[in-house]
Amino acid sequence: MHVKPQQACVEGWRKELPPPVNILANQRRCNAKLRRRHVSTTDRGNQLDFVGCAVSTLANKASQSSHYLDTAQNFQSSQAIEMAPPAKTFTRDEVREHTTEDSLWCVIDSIVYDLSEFVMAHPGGESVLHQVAGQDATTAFYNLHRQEVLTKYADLAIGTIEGEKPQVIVPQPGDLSPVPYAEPLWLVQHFKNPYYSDSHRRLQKALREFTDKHLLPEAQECETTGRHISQDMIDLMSKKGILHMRLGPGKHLHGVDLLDGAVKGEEFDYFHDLIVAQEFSRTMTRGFQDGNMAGMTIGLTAVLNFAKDEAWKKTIADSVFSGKKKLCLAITEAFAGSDVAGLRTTAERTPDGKHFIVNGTKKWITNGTFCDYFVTGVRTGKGLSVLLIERGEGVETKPIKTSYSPAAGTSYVTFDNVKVPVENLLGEENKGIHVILSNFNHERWTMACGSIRVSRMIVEECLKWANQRLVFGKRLIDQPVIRQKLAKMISLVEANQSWLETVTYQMCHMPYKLQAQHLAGPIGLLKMSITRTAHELADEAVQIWGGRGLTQTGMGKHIEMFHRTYKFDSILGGAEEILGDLGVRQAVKNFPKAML
Ligand code: HEM
Repeated sequence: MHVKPQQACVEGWRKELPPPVNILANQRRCNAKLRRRHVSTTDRGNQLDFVGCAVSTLANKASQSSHYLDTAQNFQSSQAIEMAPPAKTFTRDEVREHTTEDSLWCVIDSIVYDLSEFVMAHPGGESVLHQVAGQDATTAFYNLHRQEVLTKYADLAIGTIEGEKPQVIVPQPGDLSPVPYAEPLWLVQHFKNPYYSDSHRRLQKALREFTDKHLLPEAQECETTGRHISQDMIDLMSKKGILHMRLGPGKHLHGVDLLDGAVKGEEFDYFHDLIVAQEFSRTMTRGFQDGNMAGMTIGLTAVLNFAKDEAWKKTIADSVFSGKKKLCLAITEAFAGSDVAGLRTTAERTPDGKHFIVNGTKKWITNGTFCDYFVTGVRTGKGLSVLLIERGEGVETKPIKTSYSPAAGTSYVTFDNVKVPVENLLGEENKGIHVILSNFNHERWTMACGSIRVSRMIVEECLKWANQRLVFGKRLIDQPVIRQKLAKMISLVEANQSWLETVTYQMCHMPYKLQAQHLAGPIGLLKMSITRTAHELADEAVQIWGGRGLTQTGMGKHIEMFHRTYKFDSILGGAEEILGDLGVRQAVKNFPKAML
């Protein structure tokens, strides 16, 4: 039977790809021999690791891909290796002749694969491949693998079936997904939307391309290995104005070249900001996502808005926007999380009044392990203050192991008699709570943008899987119980995106002072609603995917990642309960005095 695989989509693939690279095929043969020898002396678990590394190594040798493909067993990027269309053609009768151990072929989506040398290294075992020898294995393949497996093992393809055209396309960088509900409605053909202009659409397109081409391969590799984001990537984002954009609208964007002119800094508003947050979340790498300058996003605004000396402010901002220095926000402590007022880190003035001496600890500081500057909440004489502390004598950071990737750089920070110039005070002494609170709305709103986009990716994954997975003789989606789950998931995501856009529209049009008064509550409730949605989705998605939803490699890897990490957003930036309470308390504040 010939099916249209759903993990990949639509038509017309592989048009602009380079010719086959012979060196790759030769390397494959050598490595396959090596693999045979190795595999026979190892257990299945080691074999899985070995296969990934061997293929990665030969991919590197053939210069098909960069350093992105080095160690990760299951790291695959549909953009990392481009495939060449096999030029040779075969008849199905010819394929049927290759059913022996020495010559084992099969057909997947009209492409002929020679699996003779791969069979012993196949992570799913040898016997399953012998069962499909000489046959069309399209249905069997897509029942068990992601499309990107074929991209990774493209060198096994030796030709196509005469007179047939592959149905599957590998999504190209920048493509919108054709899967229903996989994109927010404003990006779906025939749907109108009042909020987005041409400038938003230009930004979305440019960012999608940037993310797919540049960010995704690095994100996937870092997420798996725990490596921090590379300086090359930071430099590239700086050059493209992406670091500037991460802070949201403002003067810091004026005159900056944003993604080669896709949008003018002066016209950048909160819908542009929403697009940046949502497009970046599509890498489905929760730890890396935070490791990608999240500390700067939530911390640098305090410098821009509260530094007193313009020249000093410019020096700090320039060094961070250029990617030369990394900055993070250091507020939470073992003693105080959402309860900011409970901070215990102290800053005491020296007798000459020129410095503060800082002592204390900070916990869960995102990006802290690799940061140069710490925007730090401290206790001063009569209240809280905020200081920019530079890494130096007395400052130490230790990584904290969390349930997401060490790529986030989550750290425990100790300040031991650290001498900080008084010029590094941000805002007024003892009135630091205003500095800390000033960015909370934006921080929470950004998290809401990202979290809802990741939830949408989960809806897409579940729809595709339910459509292609065959159990009990039919597709999963043919089971009413699965359709009920999908209905709930889609509704929750769409409702939250609509609410997000309504709030974003207010942010674009409401003066900042009024925002503090009228939007803190709704943003708190919105974030709570979105993280509750993530909770429902994680639960339902694992039920739909079964064991694969709990497996870090293979088909269900995104579901597993989501289920393991969705809780971060319900804690960071204010716990769900605190934010819900804030929303209701703000409503009570605005309640009419007269009883109704
Ligand atoms: C070009 C052909 C094939 C390649 C390159 C290939 C590659 C892989 C890889 C890399 C995995 C590890 C899991 C993942 O990353 O998804 C895997 C697993 C597996 N493969 Fe294949 N495979 C091929 C064809 C087939 C066919 C035709 C069948 C079945 C008839 C099959 C059955 C399996 C099974 C049962 C697993 C284990 C799946 C699981 O643990 O959920 N494979 N294969």
